[in-house]
Amino acid sequence: MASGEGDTWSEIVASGGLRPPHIAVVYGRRQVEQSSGRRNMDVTGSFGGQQRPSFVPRKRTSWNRSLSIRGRESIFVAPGANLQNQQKPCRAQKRPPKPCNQVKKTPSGPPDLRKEKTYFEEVDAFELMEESPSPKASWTRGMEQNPINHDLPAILERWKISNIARRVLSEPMFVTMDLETPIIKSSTKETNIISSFDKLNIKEEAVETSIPWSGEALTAFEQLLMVCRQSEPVTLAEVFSAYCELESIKKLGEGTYGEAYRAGTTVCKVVPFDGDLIVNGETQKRSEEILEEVLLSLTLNNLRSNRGDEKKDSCNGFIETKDFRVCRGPYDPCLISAWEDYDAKCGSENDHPKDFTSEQSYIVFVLADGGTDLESFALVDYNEARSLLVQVTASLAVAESACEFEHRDLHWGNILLAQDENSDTNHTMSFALQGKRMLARTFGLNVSIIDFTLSRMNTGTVILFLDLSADPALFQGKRGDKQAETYRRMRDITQEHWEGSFPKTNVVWLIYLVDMVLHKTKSLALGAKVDRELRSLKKRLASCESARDCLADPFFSDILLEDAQLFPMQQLESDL
Ligand SMILES: Nc1ncnc2c1ncn2[C@@H]1O[C@H](COP(=O)(O)OP(=O)(O)OP(=O)(O)O)[C@@H](O)[C@H]1O
Repeated sequence: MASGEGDTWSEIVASGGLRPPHIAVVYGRRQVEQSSGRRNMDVTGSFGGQQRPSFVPRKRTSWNRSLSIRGRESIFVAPGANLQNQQKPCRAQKRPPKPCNQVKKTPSGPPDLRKEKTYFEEVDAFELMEESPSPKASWTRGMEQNPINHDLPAILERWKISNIARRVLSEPMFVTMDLETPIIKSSTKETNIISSFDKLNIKEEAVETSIPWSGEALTAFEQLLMVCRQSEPVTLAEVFSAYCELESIKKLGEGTYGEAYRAGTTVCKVVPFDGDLIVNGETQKRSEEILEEVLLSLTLNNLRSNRGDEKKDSCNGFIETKDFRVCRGPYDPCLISAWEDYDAKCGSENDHPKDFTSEQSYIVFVLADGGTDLESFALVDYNEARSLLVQVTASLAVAESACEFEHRDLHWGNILLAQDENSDTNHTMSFALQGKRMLARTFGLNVSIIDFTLSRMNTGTVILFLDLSADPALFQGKRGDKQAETYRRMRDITQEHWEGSFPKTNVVWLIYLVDMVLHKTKSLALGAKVDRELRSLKKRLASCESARDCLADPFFSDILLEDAQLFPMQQLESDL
């Protein structure tokens, strides 16, 4: 740990980062699957010449490959709950009273059935699609030019209805439906589910009849197909051939779960799921987990905007997910060849993909190409360092404001950088924060945040989060290691109530990022003044409560401008 860092942390604690537990929403906790036990923790990796821990499976040495926590959780959001200030449910909370098996009508008249209607229409449409699947030939090259518009509210509603229906169906004896009060599902297990029901707008008939209603609980796999507008899985070759000649595919990088390939101008991340084969020392993700990652990506996609958009909160700092496809079959020979080329050049830490059978399912995330990760990227001057810091801070601030987003794993492998090739542009990043349009100077550097595996967000319908306490090794990294210390700081801030909203977790990753910038610019010999500026920024950030607070720091004042100040853009160009 750098000298003075302990003091900084004391300041964070003193500034109120540690908040007492308190109940704000009703919630459902799903029991987290215990770690498979297959992971053999190696705590002897090295970092910047120092020893640093790694919590990754046996053969892993990179922090980029860190986590294998299983069992993403979710909380259904109660209508009217104030989630902005939501904190922790009290663990010692008493189990709710046993519900009576009755359904009441709301006194305020019949429920609004519009969402329900949309839901059933979509299911009908899906069934129709199954009966007459679209011809495969209709899916052709050129997809990259036309990112798909997904109907996020409908997808979330469908997911919520199916999820609740599945839970209800699994233990119907313990369920009460009451349109005035939350559904209370109580069982002898620790998986008490308490969810609000009035947002579901159950059909009038259902109000009068007893539950469970049957047949409407779509599986996560079926929902994935629906999100992808597919009636059945396709082959990997069919997906890739929409973006490039198969022979031109190049592998770009790898994670514990995914292999990233360049396909034309896009990056396709292939993640096997639902299979029994152990991959890279891990059990494969289940379709439920994949679906929730898809929901996270879509919610962040929704923040994207073009100039002229009227969104209250918008930014383009999170990697764009252009599409998702569900695939099935053995790994394609062209992908195997790209995988082997990468292995020969870079040495893969992953298992050779030859063992996947014809029954193996995959999800392909079709992503924009974000460039090179910060770990491997050489910052050339102080302006690039400032550009990196302002873009990450602004993106986190916007997502915090829009959906209580916390990244929770923003190490330097999860920040991608690309040089803006277009010399005609103004080299600015436009964003809107709580209705205020702003521009940040980028100095030609485009930053994209990736990997939302550990992220927490409130979509308005559901809170998505991972219970990081399920992986104690995450917090057992070497003392003084910046990344390991940051996980522990998050644990102190959240007091292990990972479902709660703690925007301060974004602050500690920003402090980590300043440390990384200090580390990376050391060799540039930028001078004592720059070093002092960065160190005092770090100190000031310690007293911030959110990324939004951080963005108000004077460090950013001369690279941040209110949009109105800058029009016409020619003015900005002359300033630059
Ligand atoms: N959009 C992208 N543009 C460029 N490179 C990318 C992109 N997405 C992923 N990569 C590359 O692929 C690697 C693996 O991606 P990612 O970290 O998302 O995989 P993962 O399996 O989810 O990782 P983890 O092991 O952290 O779970 C990244 O480190 C990066 O090098």
